[in-house]
Amino acid sequence: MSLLAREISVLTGRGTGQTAAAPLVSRAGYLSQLVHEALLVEVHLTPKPGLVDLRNNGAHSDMNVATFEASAAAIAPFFEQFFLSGVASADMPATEALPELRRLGLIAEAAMFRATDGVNTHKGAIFAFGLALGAAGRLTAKGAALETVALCGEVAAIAAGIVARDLDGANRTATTAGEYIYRRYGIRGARGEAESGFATVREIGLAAFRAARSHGAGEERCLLAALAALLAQNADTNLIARGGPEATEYVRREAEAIAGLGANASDFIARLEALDDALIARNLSPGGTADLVGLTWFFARLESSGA
Ligand SMILES: CC(C)(COP(=O)(O)OP(=O)(O)OC[C@H]1O[C@@H](n2cnc3c(N)ncnc32)[C@H](O[C@H]2O[C@H](COP(=O)(O)OP(=O)(O)OP(=O)(O)O)[C@@H](O)[C@H]2O)[C@@H]1O)[C@@H](O)C(=O)NCCC(=O)NCCS
Ligand SMILES: Nc1ncnc2[nH]cnc12
Repeated sequence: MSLLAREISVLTGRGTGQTAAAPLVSRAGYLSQLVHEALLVEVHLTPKPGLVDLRNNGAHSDMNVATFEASAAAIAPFFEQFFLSGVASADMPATEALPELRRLGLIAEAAMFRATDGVNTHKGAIFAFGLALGAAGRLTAKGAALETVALCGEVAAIAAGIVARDLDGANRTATTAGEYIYRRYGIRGARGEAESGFATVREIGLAAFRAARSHGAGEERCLLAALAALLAQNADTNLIARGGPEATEYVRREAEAIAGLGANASDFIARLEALDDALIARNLSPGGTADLVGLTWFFARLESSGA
């Protein structure tokens, strides 16, 4: 029996035979590979306005595609641990699963920073996908299928109250961009997205992806359609940290027009490239929205796999 299988059967107390743990082990491996692939699909998607891709490094002087590939490889092993932690927490109330996920998340962040020489490539992605895999572990242990609505509902249950707990302490000084932006503008960022059960991913990203697919677009165009729709709607704290709320308004206006063209439009790519050049000139980068594109791809692929 593999180490992971043994760990799962010990943690869950479910049978010791390979057959008892095998489904958990295979699902843990499948999902962690899917997250790794989602991180690579996202960074390779091109053109992404202001972001690192195969066209340029966006509004970043400290990272490129190779930085993201090294970061993804460094954090990929943690996603099995997030899943396993969810399995082990299946009999606890959902919010009690968060502390162990956060402990693993901080170790994964340290691995990311070691792999990138201190550059923040995937902090938000570790948080989002860590919650998603923890939720998947909990559902799997309960024998539930990993349907998008159920999985996002479990994420919302784990993250319930996180914004108030993390950000509402009036006397605390803000130590991160997200905390400062919440205090200043009430924008909830990655925490709010998680607490909503990835509502922006489901209602904007996946909706645009499926609409483009129904019009015959290939996967890359579907993802770019999702990107345009997300840029038009997402309250991205990276954008706000660099350019204030007016930066978000500018990006939303431009992205709305591009999304309205439709992914098969002859000038769709050219308009995204023009917005890329404009955001680079303004030193604006919607890093949070990039994570939501990765999550969109992850859920779309999971739906098609029938896991
Ligand atoms: C809850 C945490 C995310 C804490 O982070 P923070 O307090 O900073 O909160 P936010 O700023 O709200 O979010 C941080 C990152 O989350 C992404 N993000 C931003 N807005 C959204 C949104 N609306 N929806 C979803 N996700 C969002 C974003 O991450 C991505 O961008 C980063 C790379 O871009 P870049 O511009 O380079 O970012 P910086 O280097 O910071 O800026 P510059 O200096 O270059 O200008 C990268 O992180 C992407 O992933 C935000 O950056 C969570 O991290 C946390 O609590 N961590 C502790 C451990 C833990 O809980 N881990 C896992 C638990 S399962
Ligand atoms: N491709 C990308 N470029 C810049 N920031 C990001 N954060 C996540 N993905 C990113």
